[in-house]
Amino acid sequence: MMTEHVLTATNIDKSFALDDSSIDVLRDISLHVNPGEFVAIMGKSGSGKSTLLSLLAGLDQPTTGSVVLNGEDLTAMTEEDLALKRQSDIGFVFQSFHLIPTLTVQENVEFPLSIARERHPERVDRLINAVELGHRRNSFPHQLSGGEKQRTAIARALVAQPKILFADEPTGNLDEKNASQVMDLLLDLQKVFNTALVIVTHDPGLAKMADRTITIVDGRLV
Ligand SMILES: Nc1ncnc2c1ncn2[C@@H]1O[C@H](COP(=O)(O)OP(=O)(O)OP(=O)(O)O)[C@@H](O)[C@H]1O
Repeated sequence: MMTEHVLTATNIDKSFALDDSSIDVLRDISLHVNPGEFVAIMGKSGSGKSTLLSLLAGLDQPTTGSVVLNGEDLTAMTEEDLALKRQSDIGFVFQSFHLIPTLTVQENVEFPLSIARERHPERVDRLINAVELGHRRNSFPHQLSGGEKQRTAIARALVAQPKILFADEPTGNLDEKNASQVMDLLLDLQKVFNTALVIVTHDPGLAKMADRTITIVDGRLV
């Protein structure tokens, strides 16, 4: 039986315009991610990891090439459709958390559902408890530690039950203890929900836990 990939990127190039020249950041990248698979993206600073992750997650568009997620070509979608898709089918966790400061933990977790005009109170509860923030559900982001913020962001990223979760250095702003708690949690939830996980990391220890590691050198896969 042929397995359907959750994500397929084909011949991606990305350049950015700089004044009167342009800079080629990614060249001819093709890759796929299987359902439930954990893929780590590694490479030196400036090699293009974050740029690649943004393209795979539909946060930005490649200059050429295609990104197909759950059978839909993100590069052929309007910005409006893409925005909806990001709320419903794609989870994203950033190094710097990106929580909404005026919303509580619970409201942040509910946010992707509210955009889709859905309510799943039991799922929200289950996720808030899974990230061990039941006692902090009414706190605002500025009242939380870094680890608590990132745990909130993980619950939010999973609340719409996406088939794939992207994380850009999710433990980069955390101390060792919080980093390992956040990673353990992410891996537990990945298994529970059978979510594919694509993580950009500098941490070889974290990459070791991955099913597969992809390395970028100067914008190319090696
Ligand atoms: N919007 C942009 N405009 C111009 N250049 C950009 C833009 N975004 C990224 N770049 C350039 O693309 C290259 C790759 O950046 P990217 O952030 O993807 O690297 P990275 O591998 O994630 O690095 P780090 O590990 O330091 O976060 C860098 O040279 C960066 O300056």
